[in-house]
Amino acid sequence: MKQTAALEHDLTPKQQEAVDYKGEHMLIKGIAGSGKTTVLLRRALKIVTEEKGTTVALFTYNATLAAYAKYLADLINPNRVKVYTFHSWAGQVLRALNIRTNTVWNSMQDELFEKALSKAGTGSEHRFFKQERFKTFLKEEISWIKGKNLQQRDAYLKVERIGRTGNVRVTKADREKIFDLLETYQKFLKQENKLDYDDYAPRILDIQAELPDSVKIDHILVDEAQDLQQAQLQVLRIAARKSMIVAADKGQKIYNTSFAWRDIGINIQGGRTKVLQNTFRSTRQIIELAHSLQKNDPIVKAKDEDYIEPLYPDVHGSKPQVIDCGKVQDEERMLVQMVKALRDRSPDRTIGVVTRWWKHVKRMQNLFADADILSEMIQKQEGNVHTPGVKLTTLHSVKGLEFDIVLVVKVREGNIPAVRGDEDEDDEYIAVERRLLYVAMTRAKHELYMLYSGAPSRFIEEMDETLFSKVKL
Ligand SMILES: Nc1ncnc2c1ncn2[C@@H]1O[C@H](COP(=O)(O)OP(=O)(O)OP(=O)(O)O)[C@@H](O)[C@H]1O
Repeated sequence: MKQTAALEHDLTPKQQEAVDYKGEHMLIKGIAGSGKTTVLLRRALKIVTEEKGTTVALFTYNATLAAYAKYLADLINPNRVKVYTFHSWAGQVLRALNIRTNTVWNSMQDELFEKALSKAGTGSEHRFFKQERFKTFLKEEISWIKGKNLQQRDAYLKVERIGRTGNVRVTKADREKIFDLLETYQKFLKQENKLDYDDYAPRILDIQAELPDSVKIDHILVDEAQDLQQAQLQVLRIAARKSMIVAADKGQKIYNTSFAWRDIGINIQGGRTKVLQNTFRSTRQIIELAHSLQKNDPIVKAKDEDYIEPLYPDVHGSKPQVIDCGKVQDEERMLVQMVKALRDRSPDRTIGVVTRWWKHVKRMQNLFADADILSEMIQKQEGNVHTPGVKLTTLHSVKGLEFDIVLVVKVREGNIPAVRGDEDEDDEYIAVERRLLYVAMTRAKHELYMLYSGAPSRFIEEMDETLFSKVKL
């Protein structure tokens, strides 16, 4: 019965209002654990119950969250509520339109990018082509341009680069060079008969007037919309026949996207925006600590209109712990001991172990296996978040999920924030790294532990130290 809890508990009046809303567009803004996914699923349930023959789809931002939501959606009605990531659906659309979907893998994309950099930079003394440290910036800029569907040079030269206010100053002449690079990269992709993932939405927008009715969906629900690109949301808006409802939390934004709702063509003025401020997932102690970290986020400091202040929950639990393990080997030993003890104490609970990189996840899985601890990796369709036991995943993949107990490991400098390697550690980069930790912390329902060895993450230093217990091995 535990699994169906999300579909059965009473809703607050605010949540119920969002479920019952009758209009074409709605934005649900809410903090971590405020019930955004729950409201979307309940709305799906209501639609399939009340409207015979209509189609409903929930879009989540990655495959891991899609698997999590599909599990819940199948409890509603496996045939009526579809769950997609943008790319899983857009790939089907492109194939239905006979548009190639041979997509480059990371390594090939890097290779083509390097080739384009060298070709576009031939004979140029421009710093972008001469200095290694701009590579990550240039890749992100190209992804941003495609995400905004800026296909014409002129449009890019004129656009306000919202969300791209990093340390790299970009003049008009610099933009010309960036666009040269983009065009060269696109030419190389075409020669290989490939596209990259950022091309899916612009390709569909190219033929939007001819989008066949067969690929459209009556009601589209979008979760974690803050991390979708503008072009992707525009495509979904066009594909929605009757309604498009989006849920978003800017405080959890971990990707390089920027858009205004009006650019997407959805009207969220006045009563079309519902705000959820109560949080149901975690104890007060967890939310207070996570919020003390979040207070350092530039969007909080700037009083961004899309930021929602949490209301602390009444449910209390133990104080989160921050454990200084000394050396790396000691951290791993401590982790194994703790996970074993927690599992033996609470065999019916989900225990999420979250770390930065997949290589760490794999290493931990081996350590657990050596200690006879059964663990599951949560990645895309792999693993089940809803069943008790030890689950391993990364800071990026944990978004949208939840566990009874969470251990965030290797919370040290160099790891979170990760070293970027191109000296461009601007405020936005650090803000995203901070949000990754905030997201991981707010996955915990009852207990939260953070472990580190070596120098603690600067984010631990940012938290209010009265809100966690310090443990030193
Ligand atoms: N009204 C409610 N009463 C009790 N529990 C609730 C209520 N609303 C939501 N929950 C529970 O709170 C938890 C968080 O809900 P949900 O995942 O929908 O939040 P969310 O806003 O999507 O979170 P996030 O943005 O952090 O992923 C879930 O376990 C859900 O079942």
